[in-house]
Amino acid sequence: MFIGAIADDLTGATDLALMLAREGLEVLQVVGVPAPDSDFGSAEAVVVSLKSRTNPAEEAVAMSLASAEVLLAAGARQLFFKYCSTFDSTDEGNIGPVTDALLKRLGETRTIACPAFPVNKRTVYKGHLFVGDELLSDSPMKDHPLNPMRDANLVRVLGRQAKTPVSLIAYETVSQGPDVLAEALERLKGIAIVDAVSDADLRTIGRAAKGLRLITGGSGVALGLPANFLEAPRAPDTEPMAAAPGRAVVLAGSCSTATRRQVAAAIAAGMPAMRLDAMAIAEGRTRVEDALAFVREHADAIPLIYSSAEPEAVRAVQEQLGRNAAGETVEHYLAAVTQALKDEGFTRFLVAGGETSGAVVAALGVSALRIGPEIDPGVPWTVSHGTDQKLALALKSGNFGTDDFFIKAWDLLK
Ligand SMILES: Nc1ncnc2c1ncn2[C@@H]1O[C@H](COP(=O)(O)OP(=O)(O)OP(=O)(O)O)[C@@H](O)[C@H]1O
Ligand SMILES: O=C(O)[C@@H](O)C(=O)CO
Repeated sequence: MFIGAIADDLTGATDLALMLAREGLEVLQVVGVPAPDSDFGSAEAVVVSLKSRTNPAEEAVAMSLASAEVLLAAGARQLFFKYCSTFDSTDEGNIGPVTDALLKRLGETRTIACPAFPVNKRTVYKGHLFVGDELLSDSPMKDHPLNPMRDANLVRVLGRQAKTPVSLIAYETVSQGPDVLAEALERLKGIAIVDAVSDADLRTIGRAAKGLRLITGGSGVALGLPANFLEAPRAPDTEPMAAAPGRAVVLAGSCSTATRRQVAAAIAAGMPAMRLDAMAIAEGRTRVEDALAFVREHADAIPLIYSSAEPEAVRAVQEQLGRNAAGETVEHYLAAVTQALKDEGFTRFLVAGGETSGAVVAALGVSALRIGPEIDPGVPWTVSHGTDQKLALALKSGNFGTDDFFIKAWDLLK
């Protein structure tokens, strides 16, 4: 195995798995910490999907270290710790502690931290993370339901989380190419936030990072890694994916601006939609049977079930229930609906939101995923393993995808 990756959420893992597959590697995405004696077959990259992003740091460290052990035992030559391209975490967050722990496990003193993903408008310049034209701290991420991001200076943000010293390798160095950057990495002590504003920068970083045992970042920084292991470039499979017959559904638990736009576009296009009210779920006024009745009522269509709401509405619910309990209420409900839909014969699930996808995939009992065609950057169709029937799953990161995502995704299934 060339690359063994640990991702802190499910959609992030799928995003990374797609990136590695597009660059030619045979990739297997596994769900949860793999068993110690796992056989990954012929996979050249294995991406472990955890649900650790919002867990207390010590839990995230334990899960990440356990995953690293299995990946290293299976021969991983490089470890990759994948977190969100918007650096989702709190000051008590996981990115620093997990990076510290993986460095210690590997006996290494240096790594990079680069969440840049330019195709999805995440760039890092002078150590500051931009989302589109805005600093992270001015972007809608300042209102994220679980980890509001209020500081765009990643040296500072990671510095508050990690014991390992954090410094910056700025654009002036990256722009001089892989050899100059590799020299800077040789001199590095600790973790370097590395600037990147284009795919060319990410390929430079990929080449320069060839000798690092640990890479950390978004999926973008994986762009240049497969080439370090392959003798010649390989073309990815772009054919539509065969999917089991059965009904399809869209489940949206993300409250990101992109998902809210996708919900609005789907409704405007005539998709039957059921809006969930988190308080009504918490108080037992909305039950799983209501969702079942709704999908049965729209037997000829692809129904949308969504809890996506504006920041003010989310805040109001959180004030009553607490931030995590509000999230869990919706996640548990969508997980229960998913189980019921599977029993009802649904085989195609499009899910919006990383935490939401984690809950849905757990409810379906999926143990691994094979990557299929790309719907939009960072979001492929996948096929489930471990389920009695193969299911088609599209697990969309909250902020990814064009406005018509919920409508167009189905064209890639046959
Ligand atoms: N109406 C709501 N009120 C309060 N919390 C909600 C509501 N709808 C969803 N949530 C919770 O908000 C969280 C959204 O996180 P999720 O990871 O699914 O989406 P995201 O953060 O936009 O996506 P990603 O992690 O892929 O960027 C979940 O815990 C979800 O249950
Ligand atoms: O990096 C991203 O933005 C995504 O893969 C993700 O992690 C969203 O949860």
